[in-house]
Amino acid sequence: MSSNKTFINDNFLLENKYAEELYHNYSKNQPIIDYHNHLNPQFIAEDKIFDNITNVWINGDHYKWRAMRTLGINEQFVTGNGSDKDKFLNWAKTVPYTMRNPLYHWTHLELARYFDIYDLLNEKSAERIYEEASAKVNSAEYSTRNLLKKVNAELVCTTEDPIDTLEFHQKLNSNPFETKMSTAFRPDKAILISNDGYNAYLDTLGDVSGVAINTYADLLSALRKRIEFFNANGCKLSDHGLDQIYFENYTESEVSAIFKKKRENGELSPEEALKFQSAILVFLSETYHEFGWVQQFHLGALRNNNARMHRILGPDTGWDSIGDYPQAQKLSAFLNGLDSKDKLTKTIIYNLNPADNEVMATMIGNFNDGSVRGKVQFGSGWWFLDQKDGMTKQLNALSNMSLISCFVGMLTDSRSFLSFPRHEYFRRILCNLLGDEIQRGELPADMEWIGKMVSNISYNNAKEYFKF
Ligand SMILES: O=C(O)[C@@H](O)[C@H](O)[C@H](O)C(=O)CO
Repeated sequence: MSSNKTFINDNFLLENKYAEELYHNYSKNQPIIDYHNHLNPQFIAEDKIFDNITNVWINGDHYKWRAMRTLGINEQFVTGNGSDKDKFLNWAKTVPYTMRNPLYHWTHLELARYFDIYDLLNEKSAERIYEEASAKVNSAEYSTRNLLKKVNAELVCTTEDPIDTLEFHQKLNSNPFETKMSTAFRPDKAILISNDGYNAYLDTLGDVSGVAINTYADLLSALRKRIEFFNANGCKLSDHGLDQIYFENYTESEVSAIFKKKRENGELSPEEALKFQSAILVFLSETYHEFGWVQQFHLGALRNNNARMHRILGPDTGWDSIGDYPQAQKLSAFLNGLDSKDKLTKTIIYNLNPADNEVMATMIGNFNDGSVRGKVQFGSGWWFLDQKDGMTKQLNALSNMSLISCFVGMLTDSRSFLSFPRHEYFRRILCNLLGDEIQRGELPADMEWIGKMVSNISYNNAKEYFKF
């Protein structure tokens, strides 16, 4: 394939010599710590070799699916029974129409970095690129582990439910390779008591934990046992995807009665559910503190908006959007409650609504008490915000209202093993932001100091913060 680096070239997104120096000399070669993603640990443990480019690049990627649907591509060629090649050809047809969506940059960065393909992907180049990329993908050189080694991934942290057996994390630990794999404890299903299937989930949680879950105390005991199990398997992180933080007044007896009612298949009022969710969130956070874990909160998504498609395809298939929930007051009360008991562990808060950027950038300062450098973090642009504009706004809010120098940087949050150029994308945006201000005299041309800051945000801060 011709390597006409006209679009994705060495200085892509770098607009001046300072930006170029910061990226090439201080960021590019830093290893990747992808501390939050939804990668399949089985593929890593078993070093899966994918059949073709569609399997590894389109399947599971609801970012691509939304774009294809918007263009009018029939669901048959998105998640349906269309052939892998037809799905790819339809994705290739879509790509030119994704200009100014991050997919356009990511697509060409990924083709360049993994396959040395620098041609634009479109209907004309589709067939050729499908064949070339698929031939490479379906080879040992492109096995799952080699895909991670190719991008210098030092660690990937997947996301697992408390009932997960962690068999593949254990399997990998008995057969390790250059990239470490850890897990994040994601107890949303135990928190969201109003969700369909809650009691059935508790039955499974009880089976896995060996605790018959009849009372609220049983639930806490079961969750603690799973936290102990995850911790024993190297877990250092938890994660929560919530519309907002819950912090209602409650008593233990109220919560126990609410839980009993639910366990007896009673209908809970919204107020009862909120009391329960408030209580269990406090229990979980206090337990994370006891184990020295980092806790992450992904706040503000409005999920499963299309009921018809949710019934057909289930969650995380491209039918979510940004919510407009109030965040500041409950988040402040929640963090203050933990801090007041000296039980606030290292915390990363991600907002999905960019209107909350400054709320988060200032909130973290309320609880950065000097005990740990960057103890409470405002997380990188997430989901709909992990594009150039969203990342830049997050970096600006964090710079303007806190210390970008203490930021733990980017994560992919992805389900695809070809998404790691998102780290490069972030690093280029960061270096250009700083390089631009050096160029305009807003920052001194102290390349050693600013370069060190860039190296820290790209890698060192995460290395120190998570201690994987
Ligand atoms: O953690 C979440 O809930 C979201 O990141 C969710 O997994 C979403 O589907 C996603 O992958 C966004 O990048």
